[in-house]
Amino acid sequence: MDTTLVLHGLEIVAFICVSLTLIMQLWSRNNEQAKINKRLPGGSFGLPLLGETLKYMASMKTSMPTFMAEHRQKYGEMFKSKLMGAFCIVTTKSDTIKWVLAHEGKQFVTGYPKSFRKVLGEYTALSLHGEQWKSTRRFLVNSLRVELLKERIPMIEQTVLENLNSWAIKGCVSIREETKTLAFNVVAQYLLGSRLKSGPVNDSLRNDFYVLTEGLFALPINFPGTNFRNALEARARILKTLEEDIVSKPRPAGDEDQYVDYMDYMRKENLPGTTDELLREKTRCHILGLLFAGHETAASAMLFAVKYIMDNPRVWNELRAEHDNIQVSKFEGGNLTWDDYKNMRFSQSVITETLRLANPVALLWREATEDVQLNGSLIPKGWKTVCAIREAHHDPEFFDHPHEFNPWRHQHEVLNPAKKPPLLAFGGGPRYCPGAELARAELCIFLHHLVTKFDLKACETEIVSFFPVPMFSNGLQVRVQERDPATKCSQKIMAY
Ligand code: HEM
Repeated sequence: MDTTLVLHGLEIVAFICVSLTLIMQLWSRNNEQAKINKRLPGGSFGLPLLGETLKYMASMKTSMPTFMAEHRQKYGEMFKSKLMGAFCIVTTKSDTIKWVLAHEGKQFVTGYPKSFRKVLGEYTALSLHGEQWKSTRRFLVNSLRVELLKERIPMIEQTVLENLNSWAIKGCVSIREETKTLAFNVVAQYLLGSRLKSGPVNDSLRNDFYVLTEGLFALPINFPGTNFRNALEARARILKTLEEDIVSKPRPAGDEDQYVDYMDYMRKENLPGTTDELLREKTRCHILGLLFAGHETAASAMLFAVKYIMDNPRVWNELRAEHDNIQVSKFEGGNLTWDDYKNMRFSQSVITETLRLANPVALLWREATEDVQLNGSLIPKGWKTVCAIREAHHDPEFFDHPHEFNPWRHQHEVLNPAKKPPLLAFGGGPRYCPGAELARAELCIFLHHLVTKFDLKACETEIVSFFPVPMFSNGLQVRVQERDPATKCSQKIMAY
C-alpha cells in the first residue's frame, strides 16, 4: 500500500480520536457544571461580564436600596449572583452570616473584590490570610486594646473639642467634612502621635482618602480618569507622604508610633521571605489600611448619628439629658473619664441603631476554600460568599418597623433576651473589628460635647445614598449655634 495513504489514514484516525476526547471532556464538564448548577441556590448572573454589579450599585445609590430585599423575596435568603466581577452566593440572614464569619480560616477566607485589594493593598489586614494575617491580627488587637484606649480618652476628648469648637464660628457646616476631619485626626493621632495633628500634610492625606474610597468598589478598569485609576494614584501619594513626610522625620518626644512598633514587631515575627524593603512596604500598607478603616467608618457613623438625632426630637432630648447628667456630676467641667463613657448607655443605643440603619460596611466578602453545603445549597470552592449585613439589619423577623430609627430597641433590659437583635455592624468571628471600642468611645465623646454645647438645625433637604459609603447629597449642611442658655441645666436631671 502507498505509505502516504497510510499516513493520511492515521492522521484522520488521530484527528477523530482527539475530537472525540475533546467532545467527551466538554460533555463531562457541562454535565459536572449542570450538576453544580442544580445544587446552587436560585438567582441570576445578570449581564455577561458585568453580572448584576450595575444593578446593585444603582440601587445602593438611592435612599431606599431594594436590590437585596427584592432578590431575597424572589429567591430566598441565599441566592447566587455575579457582583464586582465574581460569581458569588449572597447571604442575607444573620444566623447564616454569623456561621460564615465564624469559619474564617477554615471553610472561608477573606475574599474582597480585586479593586478593594488593589486599592488598599495586599498587606492590609482585610487582604491577608493565613500566618501573615494571624501575626498582623495579634498586633492589631494589642495596639487597640482597652487599657491603651483608657489612657487615650483625654487625647480623643481634646481632638473632639478642637473640632467642635470651630463649628459655632463657622455657622453653617458640612457635617460630612467636619466628621471626616475629626475621625481622621483621632485615628491619625492614635496611630502616629502628634505628627499628623493638622496642617497641609494632614489636609492632603485626608483628600487623598476621599479619592481612594471612591475607587474601592469601582469596576477595576485601570484607565486614566476612572475611579479605580484615581484611587490607585491616591494610594501611591498616601504611601509617599507616609514615608517622606511622617516616618522619615524625627519622632516628637513622648509620641507613640505604630509605624515603628509594627515594623519592629514584624521583624521579630520573622516571617519567611521578609526582606527589609518588603517590611517597609508592609508597614506603610498596614498604616494606610488602619487610617482608612479607622476614619471612614467612624466619620460615617458620626454623620448619620447627627442626622438621626436631629430628625428625632425625643431621641435628642433623652440624649441631652443623659449627657447633662454626666456633665453636672463633674467638678467644674472636668474631663470625661472611662467611667463616664461606660455610663453613656442611651448613647450606646443611639450608636448601635445608627450603625444598624446606615452601617458604613454594607457587605463582607469571603471566599470558600472548599465546597460548602449551607442551608441545603452549595457554595462551590473558590466562589465568593457575600454577607449582606445591611440587609440582615433590616430583617423584620428581628426588627419591628425596620426602617425606623428607634434606639430604645437596643436597651436590653426591655428586651426579651431570646429576641436580642443580631447586630453585625462590626462583623463577627475571628475578624471582628479590633477598633470597635475605639469607635464607640470616640462617638460617645463626640455626642457628649455636641448635645451639651450646641443646637443644630438642618440648612436644606438632602438626599441620602449608600454607595460606595452612606452619604448625603450636600454632605449634610447644618446650622450650628451655641446652645440656648435657657435649656442648660444647673442641676442633675433625674427623670429621663
Ligand atoms: C463605626 C466604626 C467602625 C465600623 C462600623 C467598623 C466595621 C468593621 C467591620 C464590619 C469589620 C469586619 C470586616 C470583615 O470581617 O470582613 C471591620 C474590620 C476591621 N476594622 Fe473596623 N469598623 C469601625 C471602626 C474601626 C476603627 C476605629 C479601626 C481602627 C483604628 C478599625 C479597624 C479595623 C481593622 C484593622 C479591621 C480588619 C480586621 C481583620 O481583618 O482582622 N475599625 N471593621
